[in-house]
Amino acid sequence: MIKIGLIGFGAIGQCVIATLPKALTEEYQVVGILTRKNIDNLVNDISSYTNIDQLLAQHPDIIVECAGHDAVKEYGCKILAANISLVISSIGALADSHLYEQLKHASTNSQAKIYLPAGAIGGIDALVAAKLGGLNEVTYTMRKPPKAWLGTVAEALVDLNGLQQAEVIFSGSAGEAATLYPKNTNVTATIALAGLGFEETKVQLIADPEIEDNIHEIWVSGETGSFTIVLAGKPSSYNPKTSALTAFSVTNCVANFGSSIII
Ligand SMILES: NC(=O)C1=CN([C@@H]2O[C@H](COP(=O)(O)OP(=O)(O)OC[C@H]3O[C@@H](n4cnc5c(N)ncnc54)[C@H](O)[C@@H]3O)[C@@H](O)[C@H]2O)C=CC1
Ligand SMILES: O=C([O-])CC(=O)C(=O)O
Repeated sequence: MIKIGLIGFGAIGQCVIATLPKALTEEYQVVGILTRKNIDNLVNDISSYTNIDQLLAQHPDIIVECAGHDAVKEYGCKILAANISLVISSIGALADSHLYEQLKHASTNSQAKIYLPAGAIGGIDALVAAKLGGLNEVTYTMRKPPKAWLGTVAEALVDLNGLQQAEVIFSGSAGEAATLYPKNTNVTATIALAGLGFEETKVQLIADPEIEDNIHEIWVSGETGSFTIVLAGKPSSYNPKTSALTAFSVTNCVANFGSSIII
C-alpha cells in the first residue's frame, strides 16, 4: 500500500488525484492534501490540512508538491528529513543553488528520493543521455498566449491584453527565466538540470496572440548528434499558465515510485 500526500490542489493537484486510479496498479491511499485553507468535502473523503506537520503525521511514503516555489522552500527539506520521497513540480525553485544543496543533503541523509518530472515538456531522457556524451548547446523557446503571462513581470514589458503580434518578453539564461517567471517557466530549470546548467542554457520567452497552445521548442546539439523537440501543449482549463500534460507527467512519477518497472 502506497500512502500519498499532496501539497496544492489547483490545476495539477486536482488532475493528479483524478488520474491516480488509472496510473497506479498497486494499492494506494491519498492520506491528505496540504492547502492554504481547509477544503470541505474535498474528494473521496480525502482530508485537507493547513499545516505540514498534520500531513506528515499521516505517514505518507511520498508527497507530491504541486503548489509553487515557496512550498518547495518551506517544506522540501522537512519532508525529506522525515524519510518521505518528494515529487517536485515547481522545479524552478532549484535555480536557488543553496536550496538545491539543502534538498540534496536532506535526501542523502535519509532514504527519501527527489523526483523531478518532465512536466509540460518531453525529451528529458534524450537530453540527460546526450549530456553524458557531451553537450555543445541547449536552447529553449517557450511561446504562450498573452493570458498565460498575466500576473507576471511581462505585464510591465508589453500590453498583454492589447498585443497584436508576438513579442519576446525574455531572452537570457534558464536560471534568470526560472526566477523571473516562477509560475510559468519551471521547465527551463528541468532542461538546465538535465543539460548544460542554469547559466549555459539559453532561453527565449514569447507572448503570442496568434496561438492557443503553449508551444515548447527544445534544440540540443552535442557529440552524439542534435535534436529538436516541439510540443504544442493544450493549456489546463483550470490554469492557462500550466500545460495540461504536466499533471499526467507528475502522476507518472508517483506510479514509478510504486512500480518495479520504471518508465
Ligand atoms: N514542471 C512543470 O512542467 C510545471 C510546473 N508547474 C509548477 O506547479 C505549480 C502548481 O501549478 P498549478 O497546479 O497549475 O497551480 P494552481 O495555481 O492552479 O494551484 C496551486 C495551488 O497550490 C496552492 N498553494 C500554493 N502555495 C501553497 C503552499 N505553500 N501550501 C499549500 N498550498 C499552496 C494554491 O493555493 C493553489 O490552490 C506552479 O506554481 C508551478 O510552480 C506548473 C506548470 C508546469
Ligand atoms: O505548463 C507549462 O507550459 C510550463 C510551465 O508553466 C512551467 O514550466 O512552469
